[in-house]
Order: sequence, then structure tokens, then C-alpha cells
Amino acid sequence: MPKLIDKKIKGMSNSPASTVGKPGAVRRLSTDNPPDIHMTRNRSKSESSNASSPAANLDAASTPDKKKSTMNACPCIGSSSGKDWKLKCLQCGQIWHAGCANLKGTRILSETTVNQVFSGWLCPWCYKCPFPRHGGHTSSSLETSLVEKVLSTSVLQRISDTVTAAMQNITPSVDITSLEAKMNNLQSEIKEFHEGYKAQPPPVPQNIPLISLIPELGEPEGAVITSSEKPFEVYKVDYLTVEEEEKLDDFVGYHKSNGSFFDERGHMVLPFGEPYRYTGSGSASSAPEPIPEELKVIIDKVTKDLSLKHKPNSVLINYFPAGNAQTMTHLAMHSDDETCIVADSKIITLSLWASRKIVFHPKHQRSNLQPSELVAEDNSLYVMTRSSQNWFKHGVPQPNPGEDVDERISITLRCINNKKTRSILLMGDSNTKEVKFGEGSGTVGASYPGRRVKANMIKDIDPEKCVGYQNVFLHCGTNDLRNEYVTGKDYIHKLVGTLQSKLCVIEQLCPNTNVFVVPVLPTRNHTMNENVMYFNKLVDVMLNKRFPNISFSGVYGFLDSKGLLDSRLMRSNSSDDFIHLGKRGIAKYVAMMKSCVYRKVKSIEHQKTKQESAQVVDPPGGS
Ligand SMILES: O=C(O)CCC(=O)C(=O)O
Ligand SMILES: [Fe+2]
Repeated sequence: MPKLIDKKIKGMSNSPASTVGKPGAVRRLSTDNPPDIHMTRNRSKSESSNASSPAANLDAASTPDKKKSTMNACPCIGSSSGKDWKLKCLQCGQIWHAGCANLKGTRILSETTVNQVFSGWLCPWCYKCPFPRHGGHTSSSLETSLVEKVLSTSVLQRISDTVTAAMQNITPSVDITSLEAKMNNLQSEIKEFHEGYKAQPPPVPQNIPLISLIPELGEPEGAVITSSEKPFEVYKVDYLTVEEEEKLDDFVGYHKSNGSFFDERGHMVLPFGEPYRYTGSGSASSAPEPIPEELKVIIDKVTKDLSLKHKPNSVLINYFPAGNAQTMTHLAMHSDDETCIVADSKIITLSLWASRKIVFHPKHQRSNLQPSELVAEDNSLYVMTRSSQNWFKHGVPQPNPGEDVDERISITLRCINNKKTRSILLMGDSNTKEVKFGEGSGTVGASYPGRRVKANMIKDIDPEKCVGYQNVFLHCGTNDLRNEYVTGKDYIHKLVGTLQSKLCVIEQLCPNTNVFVVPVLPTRNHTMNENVMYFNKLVDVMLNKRFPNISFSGVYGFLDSKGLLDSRLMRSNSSDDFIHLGKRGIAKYVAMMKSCVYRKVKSIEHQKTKQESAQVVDPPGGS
């Protein structure tokens, strides 16, 4: 049976150290039984030097740098300098300072009392509460917040980034996509777990005549979009030296006769380097060969000549057969607007073997831009910007009746980043200011590259800034809905109308971008919340009617049981700030964004796979 021993430094207690009546429960410390110490008060250094008992040594052996966590020393490994009782757990025998075991008030008790009271004491590691806690008890939420903290996104993000970095360092060619996907999946699951017990929709305002909310949802007037983009920005003739041209001819000729090209309706293609996936890119199902020396030379030359910011890492060679109006020799009108092409990069096309007409058409009906043409000569080069792809389509038309064309090669160079499927543009008000993109702790993380652009109010949303991102989050409205601005329901209707116009333009400029409108977060101000809920409801109706693909959700987890912004997620340093998210709120916000993107990207991939497999089983010519 464990024994209880008292030991007190001189002068700390008036009561004589005594044996308590319980058999074997309490006894004086003696040199014979040092491991049996159950309760003792630390000695100060000077006293311990005079002490003769091993217990005294135990007290003194508190020099933190020499001590390890043992059964005979409190898990804090420190010293209370003789001021605190030491207790021994009845079950495991571990020694604890009373203060470290959450028994701070016991210092004033006499040793006899302590011996009596703690004769059957179980330490924090051994004690299990026999009574279940009722659900709404404060301690549940405190524990929840602890769990949240432990599982917090930043920790996961750090793990994710570290694993990613380590993998890249060890074997640069390792495909870490699946590992990242697993980490992301894990993150989504944790987020769902977080929201599972808290999620509840904010109180929807009653008595809103929904039918008459937004009178007409036609295209808003004034949605003509203007731009100063050019279809191509550079055209150079006689670009390669005779020697360079000959080498390239040999290289392409070899692959042509070898049957390396893939058929792509009207022309043939041969990719190298980073995979470039586009609609109808049949060749993309297998990973392309690395870029060969013959093409690396061209990339280096172009990068230097054009002072490219992003060196091309992906090559697509197009082969157009010789022929006439009846021969299949063309490339349909299209834009190279895939988000995997780096937003501020250039697309370079080198033409060889024959001249061919290239046509450019403005993409948007109501834009200020005009169609144009370019005859790309043999050994010429033209350069388009990635951003011009959002304004123009280009193509190589079929020869006109009576026209004959010679066979032609075009070598197209692009800078691809396949992680860009998760690229994010966050356009928002001051609540998004603390969201940092990039790598490492405290950022959104390397797997979600992007940037934040300021838009304090809905009128400040700039659709052109969305170009080149796969995912756009619009986070505005809080400032528009400040009590001092809202004059009535009409004002809120107009706001929704402005948002609708912005979305129309974004839709035209970036048809392939996933747009997320973030509902305005309820604040802790009740009057403002009424307007916020009214606005959110209107936006919801507007999006459902006009933009069914735009997501409008993801912030319910920010609310407390009353539907107000959870105070634990807010900035704590200012009591009159009832709007802004604090560190924890931002971490949660970032997790929400990533989870939205992850799910969207997954569901699009899933839909694509379904469509592709449906195409495979369709009989030729089937609709
Ligand atoms: O052959 C050309 O000039 C155009 C090629 C092109 O547009 C493409 O590969 O995307
Ligand atoms: Fe193209």
C-alpha cells in the first residue's frame, strides 16, 4: 500500500510532523525509505545542504538543467524553492508539486491537515472524473477550443509545407500531388469536424417578399468592357540562324517520320516538358517527354531575346499538313486561357516551313476590341500575353477555296504551373487584409498560390484583376452595410445590383474561373446584422437565379449559437471593434477558403472524368 510521508522545511510549519491514525497511510520521512515520500515541502538550497535525509536531497535536486522528468520529481522539473508541498499519487506514485497539480491554495495548510486530506490523492494523470459533463457546460467549449488549437490549420499547413519541401528536396521528380491531396483532404475533414457541432445557418430575416426582391435580372446596363490589350505584342521575322533552323528541321523531321505526333482534328501535336492540359488535349493523358536539348536551345534564346520574366517550361509542337480547302489543316478558334499558364507570362509561337494566316477575334460581344490577322512567315515568331487570352481568341483557319498551303510547323512555348488549379485571388475588405499568401507558417501555403487585392466596397471590385486565377473570392459588403450608410431596403437592393454587374463582367472575362462570393459576416451589432441578413438573402436569390455556379456559403462556422459573429474569432484588443476577425478567425477563414477550393476543384475533376468516360462509350457521331 502506498504510504504518505510528510516533510516540511524548518520554520514553515508549527505543527509537529506526525503519523496519522490510518494504518500505513502516513509516516515520517526517514532515510530508509526515500522512494516512499508522498508529501513533502521543498527545501530551500541553504537548508538542503544541512539536510541528512534523501528527501532533502530530493528537494534540493531541482536544478532544472540537470534534472530529467522522473517519478521522484514533479513533472515541471523545477523547484518551488521549498515553498510548496510535494504530493505522491496513490495510484502511480508520481511526485507532484501541489501547485503543479492544481492545488495552489494548499500552501497555507499544516502538514497534518495535508496528510489527512491527501491520503488517497490521485494525480492529474490518474484521476478520472466519474460524472459525465452536460453538453452545454463551459468546460466543453473550452476543451473544444483546445482541440481546435491543437488541430489548427496553421499546424497542419506547416506539416503539409514541410512534407512537401522535404519531398521536393529528396527527389525533385517525385509526384507529391497525391500526398498533398491527402493532406488537403485531411484538412477538409477537420474543418467539417469543426463545423459539425457548430454549424447553424444565421437567422434568416422573416417577411421578405422574395418574389419582388430583384425586379429584373437581365444583363445590367453598362456592362460593355474595355481593354487596351493587343492580340499579339511582338512579331519578328528571320528569327533563327540558318544553323539553328537546320537543327530544328532535323529534330522535327525525325519525330514526324517516327510517328511521334498525336492527331488533334485538323492538325497534329507533340508536347514536351510540363504537361499542358487544354480542352481536347488528347495527348495529355500520358506525361510528355522532358524537353530535349534541341528545344532547350530555342527556349534559352527566346528567354534572353524577349527578356522573359517566366522561362517557358512547356513546349507544344503543332504540325499542319499541306493541302487545300478540302484537307483537314487548321486549328479552331480558341484562347490559351487555362489557369495552369502563369498569369503574367507570355506565349511564344515560332513558325517554320511555310507561311500561314493566323486570325484573332475579340472574345466578348460588347468590348471595344477589333478582329485582326497576322501572316506568320516561315522562320518568324509572334508573342501573345497570357492576359490577352481573356480578350481574344485565335486560330489557324482552313484554307479558302482555291487556296493551297504548304505543310507548316509551329513551336509554341508556355510557362505552366499545374498547381495553379488551386490559385486564389482574394478580393476583399479590411477583414481579409491579414490573409497572407505564400509558403510557410502563417500563410495560405504553397499549394494555394495567390494574392489578396483590396476592395473595400462592392463598387471597388475590379473584374480585370481576376484574370488568370482559377479561384476568385469576393469578400465585400461589410463596409457598404455600415449603419451610417444604409438608408433603407432600396439601398440594399442597389448594392446587390452592383454586385450582379461586377459578376457579369467577371463571368465574361474569366468564364473558367470558380467564383466564390463570401456572405457578409454577421457582426456583433444587432441593427447591422438585420441589414447583413437581408443583403445575404438577396444575394443568395440573385446568385441562384443568374449565376447558379457561383458558390455562396462557408461562413456559418463563424457564428455562435445566437447567429452572431463568434467573439472568440474576433480581434480581442478592441472592445468596440465588432467586425474584424482576429488571428484565430483568420486561420479559420483561410481553412474555409482552401476547403471551398479543394472541393470545387475535386468536383470539377470528377465531372470531367465522368464526361470523358461518357465520351468513350458514345458511338461515333452520337450526340
Ligand atoms: O500555330 C499557331 O500559330 C497557333 C498555335 C496555337 O494557337 C496553339 O498551339 O495554341
Ligand atoms: Fe493557341
